[in-house]
Amino acid sequence: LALAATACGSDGKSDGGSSSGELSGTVTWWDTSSVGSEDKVFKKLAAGFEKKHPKVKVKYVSVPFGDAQNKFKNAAQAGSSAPDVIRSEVAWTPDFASLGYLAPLDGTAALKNQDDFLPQAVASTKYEDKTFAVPQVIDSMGIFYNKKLMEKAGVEPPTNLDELKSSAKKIKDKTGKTGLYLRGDDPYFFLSFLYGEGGDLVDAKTKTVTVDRPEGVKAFKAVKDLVDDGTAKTDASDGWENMMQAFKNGDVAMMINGPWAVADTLTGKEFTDKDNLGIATVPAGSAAHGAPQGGHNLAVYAGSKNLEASYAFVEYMTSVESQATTAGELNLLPTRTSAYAKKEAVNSEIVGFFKPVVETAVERPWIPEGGSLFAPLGIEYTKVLTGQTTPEKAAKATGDAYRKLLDGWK
Ligand SMILES: C[C@H]1O[C@H](O[C@H]2[C@H](O)[C@@H](O)[C@@H](O[C@H]3[C@H](O)[C@@H](O)[C@@H](O[C@H]4[C@H](O)[C@@H](O)[C@@H](O)O[C@@H]4CO)O[C@@H]3CO)O[C@@H]2CO)[C@H](O)[C@H](O)[C@@H]1N[C@H]1C[C@@H](CO)[C@H](O)[C@@H](O)[C@@H]1O
Repeated sequence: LALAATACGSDGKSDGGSSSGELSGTVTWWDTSSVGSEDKVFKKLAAGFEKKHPKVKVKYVSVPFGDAQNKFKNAAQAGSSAPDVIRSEVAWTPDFASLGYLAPLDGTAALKNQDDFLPQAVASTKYEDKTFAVPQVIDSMGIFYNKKLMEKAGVEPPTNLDELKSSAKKIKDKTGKTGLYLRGDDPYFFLSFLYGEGGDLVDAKTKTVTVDRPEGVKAFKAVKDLVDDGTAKTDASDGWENMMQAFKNGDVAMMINGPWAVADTLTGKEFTDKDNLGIATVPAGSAAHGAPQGGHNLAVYAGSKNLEASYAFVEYMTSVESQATTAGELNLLPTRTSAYAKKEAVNSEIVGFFKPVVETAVERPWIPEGGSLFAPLGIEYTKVLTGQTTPEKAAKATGDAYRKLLDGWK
């Protein structure tokens, strides 16, 4: 009887050993983390795995977030050049799983101490009662602000849209800068306004499209207003770069963003003193107050030729220690409850701020089509902000597109 070679170290982490002994071979890993800030830390963690398993080589491949979903689907469909492990965004995971492209992980070395994961983070890893990924980071959104600029204008972080408008006017008067950068080429940045009017994209429980209800129209009106009255500046393309430059250079006093933006933000000239960065909850709308839930899981390709080493790699990269490292070095939110007690997380003010925000973030429907809701929404959202369509038409066009996407939904 070959005794399992898996030994648990003091931290409860398995050494990834398998009953046949040493792991070996190559694990190709597609990482979508931001280049120049996040990727350095993730590469370092992967090197730690190689140290622990000298016969395993991790082939790190950086794939841009905007390309990875289709790139993986094409490779998996072709049955060639798909990676062993992919950083699968929360909405991609049910999509990939429904296509049979992910290895089920229940009972494998990839899944350790499952009940240590936040339930909200686990939700996107389940498909038809099986587990197809392990949560790596969870995130939501807040309002990032430049404390110096706000103090100069004599304003506090806005808690609602009226305060956002009035503070933007004071910021303009006192500093000449624009109050808010509102990203216009990514509809994820619209969701907190939609939730703020009491709306949502769909109601998955009743299989009803809800984006074209009056709340949706009001939300489109609210964001259009912010741009039309000069409270916010926006762009129809290159939104990420323009938003980050504007905020890092102090051209705008605020931006709505998430923890994944912190590492890059702190490289900005306005934030060499990192205490100049403040973060507050997103402004409430006329009816409610809510921010979206996002994040990333690690998943194993069903066709991997090195499942054992891939399982061990996923477990290592989502372990308490790895999550404490990314919390400490990148201010990213752990998905393991126990990681929040580690000193690296406790010492991160930003992790401390976002934890309750994530716990109250608006749940999204983790259905295979969930991610596809963003493309049609993005087209209409950008058109509203650039005056190419009306809020009413945008809401209707988005709802119609959803009913084509979601078979049989009302
Ligand atoms: C349009 C897309 O809609 C959805 O995406 C939603 C997403 O579901 C939302 O959750 C939200 O994602 C948050 C995210 O949670 C948050 O963590 C952060 O991510 C950071 C990382 O943290 C940082 O490390 C680094 O990676 O950088 C990341 C990005 O900064 O910010 C994200 C929001 O930016 O918002 C997304 C919408 O953007 C679909 O899922 C598709 O992605 C779809 N694109 C496809 C569409 C295909 C057909 O058109 C086209 O052919 C294909 O090629 C395109 O891929």
